[in-house]
Amino acid sequence: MIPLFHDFTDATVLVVGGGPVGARKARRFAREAQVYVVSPDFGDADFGDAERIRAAPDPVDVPGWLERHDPALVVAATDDETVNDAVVDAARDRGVLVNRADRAGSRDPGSVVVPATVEDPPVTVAIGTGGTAPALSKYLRQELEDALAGAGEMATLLAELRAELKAREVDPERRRQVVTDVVNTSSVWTALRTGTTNHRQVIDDVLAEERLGGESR
Ligand SMILES: C[C@@]1(CC(=O)O)c2cc3[nH]c(cc4nc(cc5[nH]c(cc(n2)[C@H]1CCC(=O)O)[C@@](C)(CC(=O)O)[C@@H]5CCC(=O)O)C(CC(=O)O)=C4CCC(=O)O)c(CCC(=O)O)c3CC(=O)O
Ligand SMILES: NC(=O)C1=CN([C@@H]2O[C@H](COP(=O)(O)OP(=O)(O)OC[C@H]3O[C@@H](n4cnc5c(N)ncnc54)[C@H](O)[C@@H]3O)[C@@H](O)[C@H]2O)C=CC1
Repeated sequence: MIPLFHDFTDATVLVVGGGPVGARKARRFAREAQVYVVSPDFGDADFGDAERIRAAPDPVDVPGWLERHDPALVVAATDDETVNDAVVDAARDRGVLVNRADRAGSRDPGSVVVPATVEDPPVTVAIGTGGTAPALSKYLRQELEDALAGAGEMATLLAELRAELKAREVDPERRRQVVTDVVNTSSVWTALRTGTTNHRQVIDDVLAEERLGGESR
């Protein structure tokens, strides 16, 4: 499987099945997409900003649901294999992405798997086991959570530093060296993690060292 980061802004995601798994996927996608969850019951799970639609489509009804909602991705999360099969078939017919929650190991070609993720925005680390061992994905996610501390601030720092070096017409080779040196400096990581400095201060220090201080912002 090839990992990709997909922007779901303004996209629709249809989740079929409103149990705990459907709810988890709905919450995840509703952070970015317009999410509809179709299910005869919803329990007391948290569906985030997803919209719930009370219905229990039979397999033959499934293509109509995709037709009406025109999703970019559909999640098959019912406990009825025939319905999940129909969701996969309908998604394939329409050429839309499909995530099947009730199957690991034997994936359908073209399917997508939802990874475990560690986030420190704008940084995201996604962990997958090729669909084979989700409990391991969850374990590794927990292990990696501390390792990522400060990465979000570092990303902001490097992006701004790169833009400022460009604006000052520093040649690409030097620019690359400066950015690479900063990301490899452990004292910068420690300072960002402990909050003793912020990304702006580091940029100003680097520009001063490069004798590039002054206002070009
Ligand atoms: C293929 C996949 C399809 C998909 O859903 O995309 C899939 C399928 C299945 N999961 C099952 C079980 C569990 N899943 C979890 C947890 C997560 N499962 C997630 C993803 C995926 N699960 C995809 C593969 C990802 C990969 O490549 O590793 C995570 C990472 C993301 C998310 O779902 O948001 C999320 C962790 C989020 C986090 O915490 O960070 C736990 C742990 C727990 O609940 O504590 C258990 C119980 C322990 C166990 O059984 O392993 C079962 C068996 C059901 C049964 O009992 O029959 C199936 C179906 C089957 O195996 O047939
Ligand atoms: N991907 C994952 O992380 C995991 C996947 N699973 C698998 O995913 C499936 C769903 O898991 P849970 O949410 O725990 O199951 P669940 O049984 O609690 O929920 C299934 C939901 O689907 C609904 N449903 C049934 N027929 C439907 C239809 N025709 N149309 C729409 N909704 C319908 C049910 O009313 C129920 O709300 C399970 O069958 C299991 O195999 C289970 C645990 C974790």
